[in-house]
Amino acid sequence: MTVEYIRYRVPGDTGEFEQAYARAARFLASAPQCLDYELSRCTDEPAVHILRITWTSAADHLGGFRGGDLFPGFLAEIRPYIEAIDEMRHYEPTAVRGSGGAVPSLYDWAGGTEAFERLTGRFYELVASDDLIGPLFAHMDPDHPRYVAMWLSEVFGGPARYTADRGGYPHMLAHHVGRAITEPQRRRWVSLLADAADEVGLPGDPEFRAAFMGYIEWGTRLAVANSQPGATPPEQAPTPRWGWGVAPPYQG
Ligand code: HEM
Repeated sequence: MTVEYIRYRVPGDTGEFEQAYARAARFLASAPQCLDYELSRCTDEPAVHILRITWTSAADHLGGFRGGDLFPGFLAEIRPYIEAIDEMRHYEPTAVRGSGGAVPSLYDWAGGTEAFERLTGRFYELVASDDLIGPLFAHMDPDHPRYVAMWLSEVFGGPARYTADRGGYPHMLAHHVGRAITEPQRRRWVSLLADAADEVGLPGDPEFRAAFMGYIEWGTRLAVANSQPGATPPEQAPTPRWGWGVAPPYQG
């Protein structure tokens, strides 16, 4: 992945420039080499604009897009502004990135560790009396609900305690490998967790629940795949971090 920044100092009518880019953007939207793009106008100096385009790679940009069918149409729209370019370069993203405090984590939104412990406490009560998946957990550690709450807390943006104190992803994985979890068992697991979420009063707003259940759907499908005989899941991986996705928190 590479990020291209193009900085313009547009003489004259910047409205026309932005309209030209709105038309040119449809070529970026169709380009398989383009991950996303964004044109920003400088608030201090409105003639200055920065276009950011994330490409799958510099080679894909220079060879694939520039050498491909879409480039002539793109260039035709923005050709009048080539002279207005101050800088046009590729940048490599670094590890310094993240989201700021303006967006609460799913962990905070849910109510923190205490909320996840309430959830898993009730969940494993429901599991224990379930004929389909209860037997799988017949010999579980009494602290199992707390460990799964630690895992979920970390995944949803809370402290990384499962990784620090409990062995992280490899330890979680080892508990699933070889168990040959079936699809009906997975469905029951999901369904009982959703019941527990309602019973213990986890936030029920559409945005939270969509993100929460999105992870649960993803995680349980991986658990099934990784538990099959002969499966070869990665032995090392970071604990996943799950965010809000396309529906950010609704704050009124
Ligand atoms: C999002 C989905 C899932 C998550 C986040 C999850 C999480 C975990 C974690 C963190 C552990 C290890 C706890 C520890 O450190 O001791 C564990 C163990 C286990 N999981 Fe899952 N799991 C998921 C799905 C499933 C499913 C679908 C099943 C089966 C229907 C399942 C069955 C088990 C079993 C049987 C154990 C071992 C219990 C024992 O100690 O005896 N898991 N799970």
